[in-house]
This record gives sequence, C-alpha cells and structure tokens, in this order.
Amino acid sequence: MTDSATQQGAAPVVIAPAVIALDRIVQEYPRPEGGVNRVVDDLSLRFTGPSINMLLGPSGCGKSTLLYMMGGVRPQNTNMPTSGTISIDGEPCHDAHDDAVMVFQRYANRPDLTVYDNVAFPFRLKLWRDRVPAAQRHGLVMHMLEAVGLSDKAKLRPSQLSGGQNQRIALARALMLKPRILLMDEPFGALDAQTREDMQKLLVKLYREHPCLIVFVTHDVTEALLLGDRVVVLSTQPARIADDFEIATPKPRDTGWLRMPEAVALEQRILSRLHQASGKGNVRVTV
Ligand SMILES: Nc1ncnc2c1ncn2[C@@H]1O[C@H](COP(=O)(O)OP(=O)(O)OP(=O)(O)O)[C@@H](O)[C@H]1O
Repeated sequence: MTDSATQQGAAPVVIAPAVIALDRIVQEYPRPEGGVNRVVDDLSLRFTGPSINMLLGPSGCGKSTLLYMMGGVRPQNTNMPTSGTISIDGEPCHDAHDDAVMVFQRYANRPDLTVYDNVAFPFRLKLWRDRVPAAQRHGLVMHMLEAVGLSDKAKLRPSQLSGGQNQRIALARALMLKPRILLMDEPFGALDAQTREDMQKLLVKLYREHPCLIVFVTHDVTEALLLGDRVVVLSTQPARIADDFEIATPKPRDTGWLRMPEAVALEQRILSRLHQASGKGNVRVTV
C-alpha cells in the first residue's frame, strides 16, 4: 500500500511485527437462569505477525469471544476475560489497543454518511487525527477507495451498494489505517460464494501491500485453507485448542490448489480434527 507520503518518494512506513499472547484464558458468561456458562477454558495461544491466522471452530464455540477479547471489545457488565491475561507486544492489555482494528461481519458502516466519509470516519477520532497529518488524509482515502474498486462510488450511501461493496468499505476503512493488528470476525460470512471469493482475493492482495498480524475468525474450512498461514482449530464449547496447522504454500492460493493432493490431505486432517473436536461439526466447505 502506498500513501501520499510514499507516493511522493518518502520512505515507506516500517511496521514493527506485533505479538498477541493469550495466557490461560477462561471466559464465563452469566446465564439468565443463574450460574455461568464457561465458553473458553484455560486457553493459551500466541500470534506473531505479519501472518494470517485463521481461528476455525464449530458455531458457538467461542471464536468471536476470543477475537473481541483481543480487540478489547467487551459486553456490558461482563469481566473479559474472567481469568487469564492478554498481552500485546509483551504488555498486558485490558482495553482496546491503539494498534488493533476490527472488521465485523456486519460491516458497521454509517448509513447517513457517503462511502467516502465512511472510509474517512476514523479521522473524526483524535487518535487517527494525531497519527495521520491532515494533508495526507484525502490521498489515503482515495487510494483505499481505488484499491477496493469503489472510487466511482465515493459519493453514494451504503444503502445504494451491495453487501460485498459494503464489506469493501469496511476493509478500506480498516486497512487505510495501516493497522499492525487486524481482527476480522467472519467478515465475508454473509456474502454469496462468488463475492466471498472476490473478497478473499482482495484481502490477500491488500495484505501483500500491507503485511500485518491478522486474526480471522471463520467456520469455513475452504476460507481457512485459502487465506491462512496458520489454522487454529478450536473445540466445541468450552473452547480449547484442538489442533494448530501451518500452511507454507505461498498466496494467492486458488481453487486449483485446493484440488492438489497436499491441500486435499490438509483439508481432510482439519475436517477430521473439527469433527472430533465438535461431535456434531457444524462446519462449511465451499469448494
Ligand atoms: N455477551 C454474552 N452474554 C452471554 N453469553 C454470550 C455472550 N456473548 C457470547 N455468548 C455465548 O458464548 C458462546 C460463544 O459465542 P461466540 O459468539 O464467541 O461463538 P462463535 O464461535 O464466534 O460462534 P459463531 O461461529 O456462531 O459466530 C455462545 O454460546 C454464546 O451464546
């Protein structure tokens, strides 16, 4: 990714690799009828960037809970985590971290703002105004709109765009900030198969321009295979680590690669681990 500074020949932004460590995490939510529901149990996990790390597991196993915890997004009146520690770059982290940006399944675009203003939204916040000089902001927004193929839609409202285009706005907004950490909660889960594939390709392209630490929640094995440098398989609730796979094959990976023996073998190992770990196995394969 280039911004107006790099376009003018200045040195590109050097991003220090981020490290997220989850140490002995337990998460319990109160049950309406009383008592608690333990959704994560004594889970330790470490992510080092730049890399794309897929968190894969059966529905309801606690993937989003873990992601929100890393992003410092907490439900009201809930201690998160119940016990254990989260640290970023070796420092305990109790709140939203300045270097972590989240992308949700429901893109979180403001309906009352244009596409341009939705992408530029972070500059309404002091944190990002302080980080990005005013003279660079317009160039950054336009560059990102171009990168996600929405430069001709800048003046429209989100309601005038498709679901895939709305998710492109969210991706542009997040990546414009050049985050060191990008936390993605099933960002393409609501899209049709073709749009999802387009968005996966777009994410790989943008990641190559701006490598960072991505933790990506999915319950789609194909998506995990196409995007992941690493696939962490979680068990059914309470979430524990059922397995942890590395995928060294360079990206972009296409559906042709998914049919190669190494990919088919890996898919089988992941699926079998998921089924063992979940019992019922509510997982999706989209080849
Ligand atoms: N704020 C909350 N209060 C009470 N229970 C919650 C809360 N948030 C999540 N849960 C429960 O915690 C469990 C894990 O939810 P979570 O959304 O983390 O799972 P998930 O693996 O991301 O699911 P999915 O794949 O279906 O999105 C579920 O049983 C859910 O009902």
